[in-house]
Formats: sequence, structure tokens, C-alpha cells
Amino acid sequence: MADNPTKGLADVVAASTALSDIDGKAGRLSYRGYDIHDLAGRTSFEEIAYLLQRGALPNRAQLDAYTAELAEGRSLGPLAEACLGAIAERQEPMEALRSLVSLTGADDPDKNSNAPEANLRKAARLTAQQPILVARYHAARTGATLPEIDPEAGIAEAFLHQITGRRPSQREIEIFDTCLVLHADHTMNASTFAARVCAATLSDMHSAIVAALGTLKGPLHGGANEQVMRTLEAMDPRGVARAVREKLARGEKIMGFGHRVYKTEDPRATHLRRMSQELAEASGDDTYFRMSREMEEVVFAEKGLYPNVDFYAATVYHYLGIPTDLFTPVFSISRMAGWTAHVIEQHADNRLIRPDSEYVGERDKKWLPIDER
Ligand SMILES: CC(=O)SCCNC(=O)CCNC(=O)[C@H](O)C(C)(C)COP(=O)(O)OP(=O)(O)OC[C@H]1O[C@@H](n2cnc3c(N)ncnc32)[C@H](O)[C@@H]1OP(=O)(O)O
Ligand SMILES: O=C([O-])CC(=O)C(=O)O
Repeated sequence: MADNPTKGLADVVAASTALSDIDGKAGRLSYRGYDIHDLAGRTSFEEIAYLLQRGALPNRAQLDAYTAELAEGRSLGPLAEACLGAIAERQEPMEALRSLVSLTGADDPDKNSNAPEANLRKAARLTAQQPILVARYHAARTGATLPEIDPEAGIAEAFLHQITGRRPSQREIEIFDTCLVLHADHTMNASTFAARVCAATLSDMHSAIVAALGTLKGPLHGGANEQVMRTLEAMDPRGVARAVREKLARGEKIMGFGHRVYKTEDPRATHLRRMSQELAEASGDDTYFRMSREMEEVVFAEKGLYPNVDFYAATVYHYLGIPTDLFTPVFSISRMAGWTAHVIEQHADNRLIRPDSEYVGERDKKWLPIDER
């Protein structure tokens, strides 16, 4: 039977959005009309979260007020606090985040409201809490004591400090902040779509984010960044080309390559490649960067595929000292800005999302009583 031409909803317009736009042929991405190349390295993640959730880039006073709101919104609430230790013992990072975000919802002061003002406050709290959840989870499973957050530190600096236990350099903070900016929103990607489907039933923001987290986890989506690092770690640095060709010959996918929308280089990968190279050179051991370059050349020569956002993000996070199994959680810290903005947008102009399906099963079967089957 021929595949349904819309299998995987390829090219189907499932929502209208003013948040981000992609030109897949030209390799362009913009957030609310700003080209990603103009934003990356120039705007902080907090400014981008504000832009997505509140509609415009903030001026200084607006950013100060938003930053204060984020600082106030960091506390997790008694239920998440009570369960954190047990969750860290029993659940993998993305599963733990799914549980913990659900639990923070129980103590959210706006939990019973989808009103626009309540959604804005919840969006800020979820954005502030996500890096704390990742850091607290990591500390709980390793037994580490988290350093106090410097009140002047932004999300990028505070997170790197808490995860690595050392004060990051100014350049490391800038690079990680740029990573957060680059991952913040991406039109109707699978996790954002999941969030919007949930929100469109008029369910609440925390439920939509739990749906998004479960969807980001998979290796065909956000989970690919962890798999890229695992692939690099498992390869002999002198046998990269052969290993890639063997994988392809076995019909395996190479994680971090290919994209549903980009038919050319993902503009985010351009920045991430550059930052990976810079960190690799500064580290004194650029093996993983050189291996990545070789993988890129072989995959392009064999399949004509370009790296996606997850490919060079992996080595950037590695060189920044982030544990490999926290790469996808780091993606969620950034994408929280986009997911919450999409929930706000969905609730503001809602219609239930309910596509059709093509029935391919049997018809007109005769029912038999159980003992005759
Ligand atoms: C943040 C993000 O979500 S970015 C994406 C992260 N995911 C990955 O990196 C996982 C690897 N990549 C992939 O699996 C895919 O490229 C996806 C999921 C990103 C896009 O999927 P789709 O648009 O459905 O493309 P699909 O999987 O149908 O691939 C089309 C063809 O290219 C091949 N292909 C696509 N990606 C890859 C890859 N990474 N390695 C090898 N072959 C690939 C497929 O095997 C298929 O070949 P065929 O037509 O001979 O069967
Ligand atoms: O858009 C997609 O399908 C996947 C992606 O790159 C993202 O979510 O950032």
C-alpha cells in the first residue's frame, strides 16, 4: 500500500503562528521577524524569552522587571521539593523533568486559570524553574551541594555554575547563552505541536509542557543531541569515515543529520559549529570537533544531508562540561520559552486540533460470541 502523502503531517499547515518562521530552502530562521543571525550572540536568552512570550524585545526597564519576575519564580513548590530526591533516584533525566514539571504545577498560584495574565505569569515561572529543576535533579543524584545563585547572574551563567560547580568564564557564559537563544523556538516542531494539541483542548499550560517534554525526549527530536555524543564517544577517531559508511550501509540513521524543513544548512548549526571549534581549540583537545567535521563531510558525500541543530550542540555542551545525559534537558531549558509562548498563542485564538486519519483496517467483519472465536 502506498504511503499516505501526508504521513508524518509533512508540509501540512497545522497552526498559525507569529512566533517563528523558517525558510527551509534558504536556511533562514527568524523569531517574531528578527533573523536568528542578528539575535545570536547579541541578545540574552531572557530577552528572547520575553520577545516570544510578550511580543517584543524588552527595553531596559522591561527586562529588569522580567528578570526580577524570573528570580521570584524559581522556587519549585512543596510537592516538587518533597519528591525530588526519590525522582532523582528512580528516573532518567527527561522522565524526571516530565514528573517534576507536573508536580510544580500542583503548587503554581495560577494553576486553575488559563486567563492571559495567568498564562504570562506561568510562562515566566516555568522558564525560571526549568534550569533549577535540571540542576537540582543533577545535585540530588550526585550528592553535590549546589552553589548559591549569584543574584546578578543570568540563566546561562547560573546554570553553568550550578552544573559544573565552577564559575564559568565570560566567554563560556556568552556561548551557552547563545545556545539557549538558538534553541528557543522552531515553528511546528514535534514537541511544540504536542504542546499546542494539548493546549487546544483548553487544558492548562503545565499539562501542555509535560506533553512537550515527553515529545522532546525522543531521539528523532531533542534526544538526538545526546545520541550524537554517544556516537562520537563510541567511534575510533581514526575510523570515522568507515564507521559512518558502515552505519549507513546497515540502514541506520546518523543522529544529528537531516531535517524535515531545512533542505540546506540549518542556520543554527552554522553558529554551533563555530562555537564548538572555538571551545575545542581552547580545551587543548579538539578530537571530537575534528571527528564531527569528518562525519559531516562523509554524511554529506554519502547522503547529501546537512547537520541539524543537535549535531554541533552536542560537542558545545560537552566542551562546556555538561554531562551527556543532560544535553536534552538543556534543550528543554531553552525551548520552554517557545513552548509557553505557543500555549499563550493557542489559548488566545483557540480551536480544537483534531486531524483526520485514513482507515486502513478491515471492514464489515462478522462479530462472534467469545467462545466461538
Ligand atoms: C531538534 C530536532 O528535532 S532536529 C532533528 C533531530 N533528529 C535527528 O538528528 C535524528 C536523525 N534524523 C532523522 O531521523 C530525520 O532526518 C528527521 C527525523 C530529523 C526528519 O525526518 P523526515 O523528514 O521524516 O525524513 P525521513 O526520516 O523520512 O528521511 C528521508 C530519507 O532520508 C534518510 N535520512 C534522513 N535522516 C537521516 C539520517 N540522519 N541518517 C541517515 N539517513 C537519513 C532516510 O533514511 C530517508 O531515506 P529513504 O528515503 O531512502 O528511506
Ligand atoms: O523543527 C523541527 O522539526 C526540529 C527542530 O529543528 C527543532 O525543534 O528545533
